[in-house]
Amino acid sequence: MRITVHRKAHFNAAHRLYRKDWNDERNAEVFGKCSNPNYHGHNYELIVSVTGEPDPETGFVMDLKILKDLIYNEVEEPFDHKNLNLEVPEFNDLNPTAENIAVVIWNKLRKRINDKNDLEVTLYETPRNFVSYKGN
Ligand SMILES: Nc1nc2c(c(=O)[nH]1)N=C([C@H](O)[C@H](O)COP(=O)(O)OP(=O)(O)OP(=O)(O)O)CN2
Ligand SMILES: [Zn+2]
Repeated sequence: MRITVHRKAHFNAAHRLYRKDWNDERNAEVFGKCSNPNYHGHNYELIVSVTGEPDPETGFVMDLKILKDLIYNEVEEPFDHKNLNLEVPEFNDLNPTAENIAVVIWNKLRKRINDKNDLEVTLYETPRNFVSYKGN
């Protein structure tokens, strides 16, 4: 029997959607107001979902306290109240779209979660815009 545990988290971050190899006009045409050269912020809501067989002794797929600490260390601490473009190295040369942020988070967490468990990340950039990623 496989079952999924979920943990919600939150971070607030600034970003600008743009390509360094395009001028401001082209960036504004493609990315609209999210290409504001002075940046803008979002209240990101994250859901991390881990699927696996519950351990017969503990009944846990994964201890949610461990998942909480992992999300804090890998996502909240490095991303919260940061400018993603300027302060988070993963986005030095990567456009911080919701898709790319979700993939970066998934890659960071995947390394720290037991291989026998599946991992899915759902990221809300706004209350109505959200993406999900579960690997290839
Ligand atoms: N595929 C993607 N499209 C867009 C992304 C993205 O990350 N991936 N990002 C943006 C903007 O950063 C942002 O999400 C849009 O903000 P906003 O228009 O304020 O958000 P809403 O559409 O939810 O606001 P409404 O109130 O519903 O207009 C754009 N596209
Ligand atoms: Zn934005």
